Amino acid sequence: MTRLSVNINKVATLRNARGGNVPNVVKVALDCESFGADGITVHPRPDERHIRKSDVYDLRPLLRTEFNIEGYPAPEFIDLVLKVKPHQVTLVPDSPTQLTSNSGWDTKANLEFLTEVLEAFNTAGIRTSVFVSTDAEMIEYAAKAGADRVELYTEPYATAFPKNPEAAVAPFVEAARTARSLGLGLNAGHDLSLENLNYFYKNIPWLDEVSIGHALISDALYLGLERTIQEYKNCLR
Ligand SMILES: CC(=O)[C@@H](O)[C@H](O)COP(=O)(O)O
Ligand SMILES: NCC(=O)COP(=O)(O)O
Repeated sequence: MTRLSVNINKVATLRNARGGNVPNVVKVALDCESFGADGITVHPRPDERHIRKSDVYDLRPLLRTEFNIEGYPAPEFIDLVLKVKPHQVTLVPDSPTQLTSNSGWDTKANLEFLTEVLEAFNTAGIRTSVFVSTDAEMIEYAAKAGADRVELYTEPYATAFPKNPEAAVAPFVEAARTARSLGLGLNAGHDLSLENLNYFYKNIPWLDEVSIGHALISDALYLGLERTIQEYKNCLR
C-alpha cells in the first residue's frame, strides 16, 4: 500500500494571510485524517511563512496518523524534531530564502554532515528520509549516510509528464529499483497531482508514501477536501 501524506503548508499560508486562526490548521489536519489521509506532512521554514513551530507542537499530540516533518537540518530544526518526535523526518537541502524545494541533496558532498544528523534522529527512534534526485550515486550515498528511506524529488517528472509520460517516469523507475536494491524505503513528492499521480504509482507500485500539498489543496477549492483526498487515494490503487 502506498500511503498518502497530505502536506498542509498551503493551509497555513492561507491562515497567515490574515493573522488570525482561519482556516484552523490543526482542524484541517484532523479532517484530512478523517477523510482518509494516511499521514500529515509539514515543512516548517525558518521564516515561518506557512507552518510555524507552534503548529508543529500543536499537531503532535492530536494527530492519529503518521506525522512527517520536512526541512533543512539547521540546529533549530533538529532541536524541534527531537523535541516533537514525529514518526518521520525528511531532510531537504533548502536554503532559508528558497521559494520552494528545487533539488535533492548532494549526499556524497554532504556525507559527513548527513551521517551525523541522521544518527541523531535514528537514535531518537525517528524514521529518516532524505530528499534526492534520481541520480543512483545520490541514492547510494543516502544509504551510506544511514537513511531509512529516500524521497524522490518528483518535480522533473511532473514537468515532463504532459508531453511524454513514459520518458518522464523512466528515471524514477530506475531510481526506485536502486533504492530497493539498497534496502531503502521509498517516498516521493513535489508537484504530484491528480493528473500525474496514478501513472507514477502504476510504474512504481512499491512506493511507501507520497506527500502532496500544493496541487491537493488547490484541487480542494473546487472539489472540497473530502472528495479531493478520496480522489488522490484512488490514484494510489
Ligand atoms: C520537500 C518538498 O518538495 C516539499 O516540502 C515542498 O518543498 C513544499 O514546501 P513549500 O510548501 O514551502 O513549497
Ligand atoms: N515532500 C513533498 C511535499 O510534501 C509536497 O510537495 P507539493 O505537493 O506541495 O509540491
